[in-house]
Amino acid sequence: MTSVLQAQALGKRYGKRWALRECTVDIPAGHVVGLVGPNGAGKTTLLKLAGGQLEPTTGDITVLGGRPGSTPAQLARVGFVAQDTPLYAALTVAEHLRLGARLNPRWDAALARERSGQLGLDPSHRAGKLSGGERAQLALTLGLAKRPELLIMDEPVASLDPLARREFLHRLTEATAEHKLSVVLSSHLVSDLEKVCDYLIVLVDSRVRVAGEVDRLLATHHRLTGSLHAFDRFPFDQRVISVSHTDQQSTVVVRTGSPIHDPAWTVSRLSLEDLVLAYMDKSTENRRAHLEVQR
Ligand SMILES: Nc1ncnc2c1ncn2[C@@H]1O[C@H](COP(=O)(O)OP(=O)(O)OP(=O)(O)O)[C@@H](O)[C@H]1O
Repeated sequence: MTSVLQAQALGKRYGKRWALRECTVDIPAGHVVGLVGPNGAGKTTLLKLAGGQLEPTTGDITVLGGRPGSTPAQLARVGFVAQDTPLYAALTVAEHLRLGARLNPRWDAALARERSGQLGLDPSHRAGKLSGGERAQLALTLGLAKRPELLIMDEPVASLDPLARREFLHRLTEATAEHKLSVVLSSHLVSDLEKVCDYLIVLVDSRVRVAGEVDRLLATHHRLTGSLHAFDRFPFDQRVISVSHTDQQSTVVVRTGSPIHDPAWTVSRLSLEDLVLAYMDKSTENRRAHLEVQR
């Protein structure tokens, strides 16, 4: 299976502070990848390293088998839609499409015209006068018409209302199926990612906490609910991701490939949002350590 993005012990440091650390991932081609994590986790840094806008401090990264941004041919294979959909406010929709055609050797003018027509974007409208949703759609159109093999988008739906988000994600799903391209997009809106992504990367504190196909991740993570008493006899062979307690009961999220048959615990499935939150829950670190000590 070919990889769209391979990182090996990848790191980026600004002064003394690591924005991304020891990042090792291997993303197979043909996926829509959701990159999630709290503010400042390193998502934009990873995407910029993949887009060739940043150089790594440590480690290696290859995108579609080449060094990001190293040659014009490599640049042409990767589309990058940066945060806040940067467009030229003074340029019209038509001028953006003409600029795209001039800058991109694989430019698909028919696709650009057709998509902007379907979206009802007036060619004479200046980008600065478009709504947030229209700007995001224009940026997506420019990204798709470049005909990349990989499209990278940094929080493309952040400024959109729920309806515009749904429309944007719908169009993105259509386009990825039609053009068979791989996509990596970051977002804080996990419920949105759940609709379009089939691969997930969770970054926390500049490190990858988990990465993999969504179906597989959901099949191997479980929520166990039991009494506080049951928690004292927790099955220690489980890989614990998060722990929380109320006065009455304990809830533990575990990762395991084996079935759990312990009458002391009720086992339930997780949503993608539950899974992401379990990995982001820093308060669990101490409790996990507590379990390790008891082991
Ligand atoms: N140019 C820079 N100079 C110094 N520090 C930086 C720079 N860019 C990013 N950082 C720091 O690196 C860390 C990771 O930033 P990054 O923008 O990658 O996070 P993020 O996960 O995309 O955050 P958000 O969800 O808020 O957009 C943060 O602590 C940030 O302050």
